Amino acid sequence: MTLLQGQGIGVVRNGTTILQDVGLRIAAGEIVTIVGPNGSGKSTLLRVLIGALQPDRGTVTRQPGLRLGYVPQKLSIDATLPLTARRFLDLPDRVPEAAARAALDAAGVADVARRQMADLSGGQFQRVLLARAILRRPDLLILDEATQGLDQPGAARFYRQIEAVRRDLNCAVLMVSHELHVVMAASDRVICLNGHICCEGTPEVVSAAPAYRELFGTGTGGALALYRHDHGQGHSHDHGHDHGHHHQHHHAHHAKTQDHA
Ligand SMILES: Nc1ncnc2c1ncn2[C@@H]1O[C@H](COP(=O)(O)OP(=O)(O)OP(=O)(O)O)[C@@H](O)[C@H]1O
Repeated sequence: MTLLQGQGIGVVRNGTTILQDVGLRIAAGEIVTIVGPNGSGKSTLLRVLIGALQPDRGTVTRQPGLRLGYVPQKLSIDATLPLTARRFLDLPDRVPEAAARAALDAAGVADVARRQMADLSGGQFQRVLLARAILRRPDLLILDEATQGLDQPGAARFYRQIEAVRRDLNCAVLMVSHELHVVMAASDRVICLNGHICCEGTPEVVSAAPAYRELFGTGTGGALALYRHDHGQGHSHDHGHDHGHHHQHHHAHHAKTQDHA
């Protein structure tokens, strides 16, 4: 089932082409990551997909009634403003206590409800933003560089939380990142963007693709393997293909895991 589809998306600003003929489809339950160098149009594409920006060309189709949850890149809150994490969840609309507690719990920050937003660590803060997105019970959770400012282990933990949220809510996830090695391993499918789509597929396929290597070099392969190793501990499978959906991009990955089995 397709939740969201973009076709032939083009964006031009001040005579410069920012996005050209970008097409993508997000199916229910999958985790898709958009990677690309700085200025490659990742944020612009997300803004087009959530409907915040009208593209110059192309169309975006959302499933009727689709619920979107959005976690921004960052959000600044005045350090002098007294605002607890719990009260932050009440913005803009008050939410029932049980729902707030469940959302904080699902985001992995059950213990910060009474803490001031300004005092939270970067990782805790992003998880509160995640809790706020979860409150809407999204079909599709969209994250724009949500781990900016976190160190690599912090980012890896955050992405694992995202995988847990995906399992809990049974939602699809679309995220943007340039932390390739960390995020790619958590994804079912990776789209490599540089104004246009350079390549796409499973993390293994993309990290081996010449277009990807040209953009990012070959150094990330080892880090991907490292993360996978670490990530696999305590799990009997790689990264949760247990949500019962399959599509063509999975073939290469399945072939690979079967080789190991
Ligand atoms: N409103 C605008 N007017 C002119 N140029 C713009 C506008 N919005 C974005 N751009 C340019 O478009 C390009 C893509 O920007 P975008 O923020 O989408 O990239 P990104 O891949 O998200 O980058 P980063 O990884 O640095 O966040 C950049 O060169 C940016 O300067």
